[in-house]
Amino acid sequence: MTPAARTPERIVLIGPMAAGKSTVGSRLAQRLGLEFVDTDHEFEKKHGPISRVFESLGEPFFREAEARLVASSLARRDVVVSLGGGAVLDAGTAQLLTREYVVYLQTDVETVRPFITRDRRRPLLSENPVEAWERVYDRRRSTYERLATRTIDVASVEVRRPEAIVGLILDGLAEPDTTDQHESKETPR
Ligand SMILES: Nc1ncnc2c1ncn2[C@@H]1O[C@H](COP(=O)(O)OP(=O)(O)O)[C@@H](O)[C@H]1O
Ligand SMILES: O=C(O)C1=C[C@@H](OP(=O)(O)O)[C@@H](O)[C@H](O)C1
Ligand SMILES: [Mg+2]
Repeated sequence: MTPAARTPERIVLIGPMAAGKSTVGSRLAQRLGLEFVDTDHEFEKKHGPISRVFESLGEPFFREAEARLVASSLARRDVVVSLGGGAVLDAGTAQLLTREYVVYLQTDVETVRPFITRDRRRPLLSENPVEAWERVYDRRRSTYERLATRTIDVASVEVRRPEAIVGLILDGLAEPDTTDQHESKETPR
């Protein structure tokens, strides 16, 4: 399938841990016939499991590599890019995202609870995962809101299935950009 007429060059998914960025991004790319890049997967291909790298080299190493992977992903075209939840904290990444079509998957703790308890893959949730998730999300929420072109409430019962979320993203692409918070952003071609 060729990309839809109104598909932006890139669609970038942001949001807190376990919101569904990787799952939804992959399916969205399939539906649109675009490539899919998940910056965490790219990191793990090069460096191994994120949790192990946090232990051995520390979070700063991960963040620097992550920022470089985001920049190289955003240099590509016809791609859906799912970021890790903390990628938006990097100033350079945030700056790059002001020019992108950014979909924020907004959620709440009850929706993600089943996916974050006993989570061995996310080092920031290794202790008291539910409290840690809430604390981290509280700190980042305003950044997600500021960078979002579109916001999708994935906690709403009507849209919990990944396919339904993909459908809402596709609906958003078809709509005029009157709800955009960033007039300077690229409009879908
Ligand atoms: N809409 C959804 N409905 C059901 N399960 C979901 C949904 N979105 C994500 N999941 C599940 O939640 C977990 C985290 O999803 P993931 O895509 O890795 O989130 P993120 O990339 O935002 O951290 C996975 O086990 C995934 O299968
Ligand atoms: O929010 C964060 O700081 C992180 C989120 C993770 O990605 P997901 O949001 O895909 O879980 C991963 O990048 C790493 O564990 C750190
Ligand atoms: Mg992910």
